[in-house]
Amino acid sequence: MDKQVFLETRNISKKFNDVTAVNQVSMNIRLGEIRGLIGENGSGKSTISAMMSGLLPATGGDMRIAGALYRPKSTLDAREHKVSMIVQETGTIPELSIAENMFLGEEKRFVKRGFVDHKRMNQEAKRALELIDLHELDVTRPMYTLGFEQRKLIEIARALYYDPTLFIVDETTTALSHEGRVLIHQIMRRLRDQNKAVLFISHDLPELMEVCDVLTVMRDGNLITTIEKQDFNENHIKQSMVGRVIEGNYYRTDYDGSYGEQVLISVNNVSVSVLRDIDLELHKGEILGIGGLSGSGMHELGKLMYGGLKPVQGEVIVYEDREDGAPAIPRKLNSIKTAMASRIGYVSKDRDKETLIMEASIKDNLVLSALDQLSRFGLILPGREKRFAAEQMEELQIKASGMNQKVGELSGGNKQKVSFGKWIGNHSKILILDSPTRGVDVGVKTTMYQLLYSLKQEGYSILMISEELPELIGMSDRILMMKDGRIRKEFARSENLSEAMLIEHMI
Ligand SMILES: Nc1ncnc2c1ncn2[C@@H]1O[C@H](COP(=O)(O)OP(=O)(O)OP(=O)(O)O)[C@@H](O)[C@H]1O
Repeated sequence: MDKQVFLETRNISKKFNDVTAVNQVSMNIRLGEIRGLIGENGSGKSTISAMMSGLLPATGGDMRIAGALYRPKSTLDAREHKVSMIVQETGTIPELSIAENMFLGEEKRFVKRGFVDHKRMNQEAKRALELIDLHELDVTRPMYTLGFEQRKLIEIARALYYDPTLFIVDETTTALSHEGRVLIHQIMRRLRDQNKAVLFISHDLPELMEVCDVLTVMRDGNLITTIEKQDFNENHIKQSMVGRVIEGNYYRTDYDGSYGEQVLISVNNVSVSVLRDIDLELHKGEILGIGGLSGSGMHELGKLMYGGLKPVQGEVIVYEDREDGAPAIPRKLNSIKTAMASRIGYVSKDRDKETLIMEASIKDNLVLSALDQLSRFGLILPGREKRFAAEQMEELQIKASGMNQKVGELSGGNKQKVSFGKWIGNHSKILILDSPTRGVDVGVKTTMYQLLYSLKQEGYSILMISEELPELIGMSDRILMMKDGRIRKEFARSENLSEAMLIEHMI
């Protein structure tokens, strides 16, 4: 039996000045179906879902729900038409409580004699969280006290609370840990089984192929093809995405796993936040992979090694590598200032809040960490600045209207490239990279991996924190698996290393 169409787009388009982000796309989103949307960074996936969910108005074409014209003026309006979306990065206000965030713009539902009835609001928020099995969380806690993953879960609960008929998930799973992903897959399947519709945007092709019933591929704002589950074929889908044949393996191919003897950072018996008795050494020319579940302390370890957490017990020492061969100078690493002075670069998992300045241009974001290289006697040389930004944009294939475009206007994957390029280009000798390839499409991932490998060969030291086990296995000289704030197991680079072997020490 043919499935019923819920939302239909007819030649829908979106232009931002001269950029056509979405070009005359017609698609039917059907009930009882999980629809996947895939395409390279900047291909228009977020823009089309933003039009469906009332975040952006279309500049051409139209949309219909159950046959009637649908032109949502806001996300609230979309919600009233039973369309809800979870966006790539968290859209919450840090100072407000969980409950207040959950009902932002909807406070009138709780007004009693002219005042917001917070007690009732809190009860409803609690009920919403219980829908996704979050029973323990205190809904009066301010949002800033929550970690990235928890904030994401709150958004999921908020979207589901309104009982959407179309639930749109934009690149959320890359922000989630393994458990978070399992949870959201369950939610999507449950909705499909209740004859609702799901639109799922992701760069993880195996994940899309597993979860979705049908997959639509976009390229440069155009709809290229729509494929039903029985016809899924990984190579064919990749080719439709990029418009050319792409090679399978993008990790390094050697199993050497050797690195320099010189230690550049030494973490000695450190406890702080969730971290317990951490001992590790990062060597010159080493890619050290860190794996675990999101609550394992892996992200805190990244912060610690960038001076963002002050040890309560133990110490972190950074050894300044001297080009002239003289003995390295040890320094206690207990502030971001020391980290920067010691030429340590850090890509945070929380890119939009901790790494980038949304209102500033691509150029300014890229050059920020490289200012001393680009200046002379304290003066910034504009020519050098431009050349530097242009080089970074080309190397990482940053898709934008130019280097003066605001970072806030870029697609998610292109933002990630800027946050990566910012440190890679400034010759930081030590790179602390937390989930560096998050939300980046296959083509650019290959470039990033090649870049990391050549940096290693040039003697750079890289700490790569990742929730993607194939990436850890594919790129690291050594892997440390973390669980409950402690390092549980060390693996050397080997051809025989499997995901199952790592998982055993993370769960
Ligand atoms: N507010 C804006 N102003 C100008 N250009 C924009 C704006 N928002 C998006 N764009 C441009 O529209 C194009 C499509 O972006 P979109 O975010 O839809 O891509 P995407 O497929 O979701 O990419 P990603 O996989 O990186 O998330 C990009 O070239 C982007 O730079």
